[in-house]
Amino acid sequence: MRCMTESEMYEVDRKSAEDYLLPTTVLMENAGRALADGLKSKLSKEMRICVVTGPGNNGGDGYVLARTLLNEGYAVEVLETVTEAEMSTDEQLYRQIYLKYQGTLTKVDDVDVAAYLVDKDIIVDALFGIGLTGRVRAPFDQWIETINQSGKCVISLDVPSGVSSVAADDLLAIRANHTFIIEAPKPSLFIEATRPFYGEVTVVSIGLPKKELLQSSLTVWQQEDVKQTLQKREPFSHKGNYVHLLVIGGSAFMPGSVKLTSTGAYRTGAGLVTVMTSEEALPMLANGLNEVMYQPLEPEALTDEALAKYDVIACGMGLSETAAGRALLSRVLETKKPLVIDASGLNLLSEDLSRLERRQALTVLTPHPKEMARLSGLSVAAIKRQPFRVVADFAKAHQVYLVLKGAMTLSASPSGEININTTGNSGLSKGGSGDLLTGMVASRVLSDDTPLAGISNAVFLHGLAADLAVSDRHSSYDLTATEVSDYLGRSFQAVLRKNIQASINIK
Ligand SMILES: NC(=O)C1=CN([C@@H]2O[C@H](COP(=O)(O)OP(=O)(O)OC[C@H]3O[C@@H](n4cnc5c(N)ncnc54)[C@H](OP(=O)(O)O)[C@@H]3O)[C@@H](O)[C@H]2O)[C@H](O)CC1
Ligand SMILES: [K+]
Repeated sequence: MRCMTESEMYEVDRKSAEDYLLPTTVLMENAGRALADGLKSKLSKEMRICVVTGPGNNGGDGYVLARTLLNEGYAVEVLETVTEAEMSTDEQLYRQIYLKYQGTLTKVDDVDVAAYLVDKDIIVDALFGIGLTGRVRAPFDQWIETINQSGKCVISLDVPSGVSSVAADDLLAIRANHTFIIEAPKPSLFIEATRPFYGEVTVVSIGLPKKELLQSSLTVWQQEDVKQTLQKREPFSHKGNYVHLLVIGGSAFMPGSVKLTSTGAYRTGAGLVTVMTSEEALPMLANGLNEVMYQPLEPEALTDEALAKYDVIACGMGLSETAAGRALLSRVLETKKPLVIDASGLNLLSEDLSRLERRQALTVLTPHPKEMARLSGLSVAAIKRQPFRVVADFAKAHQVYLVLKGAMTLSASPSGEININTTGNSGLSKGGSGDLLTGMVASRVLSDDTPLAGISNAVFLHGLAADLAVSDRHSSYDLTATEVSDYLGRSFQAVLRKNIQASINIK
């Protein structure tokens, strides 16, 4: 499923009107009806429904929805917040049609809005859609506050009014119980500050040309995408047909990190895993990791000749941030091997990013927001406010694949394409989760249809394993990364055998 920015959506609208000759009024009729159809699952004929309309086409959708429900015998009325002259042209038309169907209209200026809402069961928010810019201005702000304070069930059309393309610091928006989204979710659905305003979500189609929707560079990565892009394992294959991963990291006080990375790699399909780690860490690792081979941690051993047998390197987990660690990362960056960098490796890399420009092979960076802050020089707050832009800009500027980890992990390609992940839960907010993921990413990045697909598959399966663990015998409190790795088998089974996600799975 695609995710679309507001400007991309307007571009599809323009094309469907100009190139496909679809009148904008037809789209609004389709939108209002599709939204009404979606909403009906929440309604009964006994409920009193109030549609609050604003000045733009979102309000127009509201009039179509109100008329559709009225015509089917629902108790619906409209509360309008602007005069007819202040409405968009299409909205004016659908207001008139609503009146022809003998719909009831109330103007905000004629009532005490809080008192008017008291006997309503459902409030439909058709105040603003994707056309809102900046913070909601007066006098609309007071009605948003009144609706939020009403305690009623609030359903938003397309987006919760007030959630604009750029998340403002002092955001004022409708807190919806449920949002019916038109055609494709907008980035604000996946941003920490704006996600809570949406409530539950349902995506409805209004007949926009699919070909145009597919032009978006943002994709919500789902089960069908994993199924389609995951490399098949052939019956006559041998370990040499799958990646040989070299894991570099671990230290006396952090031996478990590379253990998790190696397990993640094997459990995600790698053919061979070799760990290069400090001698102090070795005894702790060898005990319990039967499938792994070992090498001492020495930069001089990283010659192109010695590395020829490896397909990909994962570096940085549990690596000590000392002169030795620094020298090691520098050497690894100079190699011509595909490389995944995580944890301490990212901190050491932040000291001099120009080394990325000199790389001659694929590079994947897997930062959490704090590591991203070090890499980009931006604050964590700035990254969280606009993660899509930050991720795309950085990936393009440094020509890397970038995985910004979080509740909605974003994976970006060097061309700025972004895949959004919706699996996973707060049980992953623990030490070790990232180490496990790095091994999984390294195992898939060269194996699936494209590097971005491989990375996104790893992120999806990692989150799904945590979801399955929590729905089985764990909770997000007790879950550990080792247990997540134990559920990777179930995660693959679920993806390969069942349809686990009919629509987007958003916490
Ligand atoms: N393809 C589709 O997705 C379709 C979606 N539809 C629906 O249309 C809306 C988008 O409609 P649009 O008219 O472009 O925008 P809005 O309804 O969100 O509102 C625009 C009005 O809001 C005013 N505005 C803007 N910012 C503010 C603010 N901060 N405070 C107060 N008022 C604001 C703006 O006035 P300006 O003077 O600023 O221009 C406009 O009056 C989409 O979300 C869907 O619901 C179509 O129905 C079908 C196709
Ligand atoms: K809305």
